Amino acid sequence: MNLLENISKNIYSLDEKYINKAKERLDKLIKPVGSLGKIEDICMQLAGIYGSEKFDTSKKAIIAFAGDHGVYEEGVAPDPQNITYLQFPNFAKGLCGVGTLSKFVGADVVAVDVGINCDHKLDGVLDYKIRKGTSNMAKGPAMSREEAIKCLEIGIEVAEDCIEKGYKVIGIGEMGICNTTPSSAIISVIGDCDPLEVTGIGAGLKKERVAHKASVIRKSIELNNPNPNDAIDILSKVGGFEIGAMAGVVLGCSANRIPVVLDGFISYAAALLAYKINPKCREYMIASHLSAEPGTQKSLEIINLSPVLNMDMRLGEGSGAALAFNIIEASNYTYQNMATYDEVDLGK
Ligand SMILES: Cc1cc2ncn([C@H]3O[C@H](COP(=O)(O)O)[C@@H](O)[C@H]3O)c2cc1C
Ligand SMILES: O=C(O)c1cccnc1
Repeated sequence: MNLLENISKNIYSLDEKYINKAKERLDKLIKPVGSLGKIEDICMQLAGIYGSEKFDTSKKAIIAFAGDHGVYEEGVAPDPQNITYLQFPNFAKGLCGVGTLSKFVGADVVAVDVGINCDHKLDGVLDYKIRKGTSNMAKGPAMSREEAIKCLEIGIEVAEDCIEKGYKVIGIGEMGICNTTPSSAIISVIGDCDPLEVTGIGAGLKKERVAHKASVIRKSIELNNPNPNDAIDILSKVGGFEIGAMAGVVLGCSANRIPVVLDGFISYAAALLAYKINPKCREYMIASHLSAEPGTQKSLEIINLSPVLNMDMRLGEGSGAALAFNIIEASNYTYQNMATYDEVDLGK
């Protein structure tokens, strides 16, 4: 059995006993029952994930993957492809969106190259390069089935390395010029809808080019005919290396009972792939924010997730996940430190 099969068959439901214990404590805190809303949901979820009444959420990391995309040559992205390799070193240096937000919330950024189109080693970036970008999915499969399994397994491996180092909360992020195109393709296949419904401007494509982007996705799906019930087939035909690796992190965290914080649109595509491989991994997911990209609602509805924040963000990188780390820690702190009715006299 390979690593992927082994991990995916070792994902179990959350511990009901500790979910109930957390609910009991939350209901005893000096507030109307349920009035802390999603703070309460997060605490119950964490209790069920860790199988414990007390947990430490202070050691956290964003694992971000970068890769390039052959479909870039179809004119579906507004920026030069070399921004992928120029920007990625800024992740760990704390200079870009996810870098600064992670610094601010006290999270580490683990930056991993799974397929950037460059020959040189990037500063502060782990080298797991599969190859220098996927093939153009508008002309054939983006990658082989073996490569799809490989990027999922890289995600699992990096997640398990982080978990071994003591990280208790992990978020996923990415960099890859043009990667909203394969993301929309994955969402369109799994959501069984026309690409136009789930295709947007990405990093700032001119509105009048969105129909062209959707038509490239439609053509790629028709040509490659991915099996909507086989996540590895979808990933190999219309996916991307960084998207597969992010899905691997979702599976790796779930099998190791660690919460995994989704970021924006590209992370939804990764989460959908992981969900297709084993639907139980949804119980380990926390959706950080509602991306402004169309296709967001559709993706989150399929997995049945309700995001913590709505900030009109559409950056990616892991920026929204980093921001939500603060909410997760605030939830845990409140749950552990708020007084109960037994401790404070409210005349009740
Ligand atoms: C400077 C810059 C920094 C970014 N950081 C994240 N993205 C985001 O935009 C890209 C996806 O959008 P599209 O599919 O339209 O290319 C990804 O790299 C994503 O992480 C960026 C994009 C740019 C230009
Ligand atoms: O929602 C996102 O994460 C996103 C949207 C557009 C481009 N890059 C990322």
